[in-house]
Amino acid sequence: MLVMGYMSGTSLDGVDVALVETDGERIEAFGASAMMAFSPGECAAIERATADALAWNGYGDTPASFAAAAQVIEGAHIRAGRAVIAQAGRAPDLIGFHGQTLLHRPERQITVQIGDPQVIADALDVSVVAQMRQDDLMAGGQGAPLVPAYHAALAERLGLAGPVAFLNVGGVANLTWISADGELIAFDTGPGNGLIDQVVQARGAGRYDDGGRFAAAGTVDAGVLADLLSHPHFRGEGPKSLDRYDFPLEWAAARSLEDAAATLTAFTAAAVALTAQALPSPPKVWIVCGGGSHNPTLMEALRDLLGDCRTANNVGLRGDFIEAEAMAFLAARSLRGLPLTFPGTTGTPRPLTGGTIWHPAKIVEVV
Ligand SMILES: Nc1ncnc2c1ncn2[C@@H]1O[C@H](COP(=O)(O)OP(=O)(O)OP(=O)(O)O)[C@@H](O)[C@H]1O
Ligand SMILES: CC(=O)N[C@H]1[C@@H]2OC[C@@H](O2)[C@@H](O)[C@@H]1O[C@H](C)C(=O)O
Repeated sequence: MLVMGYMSGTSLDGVDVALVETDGERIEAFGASAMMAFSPGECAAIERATADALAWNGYGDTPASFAAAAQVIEGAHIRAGRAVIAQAGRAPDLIGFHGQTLLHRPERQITVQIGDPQVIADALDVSVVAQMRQDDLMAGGQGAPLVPAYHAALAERLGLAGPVAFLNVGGVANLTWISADGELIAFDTGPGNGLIDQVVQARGAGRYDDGGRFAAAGTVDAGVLADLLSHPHFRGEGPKSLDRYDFPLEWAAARSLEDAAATLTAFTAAAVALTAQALPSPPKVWIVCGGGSHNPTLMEALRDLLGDCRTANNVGLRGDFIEAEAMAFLAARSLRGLPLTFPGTTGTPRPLTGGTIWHPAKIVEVV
């Protein structure tokens, strides 16, 4: 069936939407895709809700700003969906909707994604599968990452012999390791672009380090890097899922933008290498996707530490749409009751299906 998947990530750049022809086990074909950027006003509404969510932290009444941000999210998704439906010339059979994460506190079984699936189902007249992290969280999993099941399907489609790793560098970075016989291990490695974006934005130097130019012109501060790598995330029982705000940035104020960007870029790569040591065997090849794959300085740092790293685009995938495609694939799996998460991916005690379905309201005409 034709499934439309949506993702709006932590970097708040906009909504990604992609069509996939899939039965939830195999990827039969890729369909149209689009990216709907948030306007500055929309972005500000989501940023306000994100800041309020951090202060709220899941205790007490939800902040008033959530409702306005949810409307922004719904509107942007509906616009993006209509654009792709127009491109494809037909509506999808199903939608997988992630929503905008405002807070993720798996240790307290709290994960908050805003955007009402019913509003999207009604506007596009298609059933929507959403809230795909909840069942995993309630069963004791981390509720993230969700994408590994899709990475495994991509590896199969590409005919890659394992072990192979997918590294998604979004706001946070997460990896999926796939063994030769299909075993899955996944975790958030540490920061992706989120910290770099924060520093660049704080200096009024744009939204991100375009082409990795600032980092390329800076010097890595080895002391700061060592401090960052001593964070509890890198110790103890192995990596967990992360929030982009989990690492300190106060030190950056006393550094040049270039040096701060160089240090944070090195941190992103070093965090991958460090956490990858916990894998049963090193991947033969790394497929790098997400916005970070457009940063050559980061790609070079990754190659230095990991070896064979290829961008998803270089192996014929749509690197910027993998998460959106994954939401489509997972929605199809949810519909069939197939597992979305596994002990090796989120720490759930057993393979677990998840997601809730919202059907479009039918308007009954009274004659
Ligand atoms: N040309 C580029 N040069 C450098 N960095 C880039 C470039 N294009 C995108 N990025 C980085 O990628 C980020 C967006 O990545 P992506 O869309 O994968 O994140 P996301 O999906 O919002 O995050 P997450 O996966 O954590 O939810 C930008 O904020 C920026 O840091
Ligand atoms: C709670 C949440 O929204 N987590 C995101 C975030 O962005 C990257 C990383 O942190 C990943 O764990 C996850 O998203 C992808 C889609 C996932 O669950 O696989």
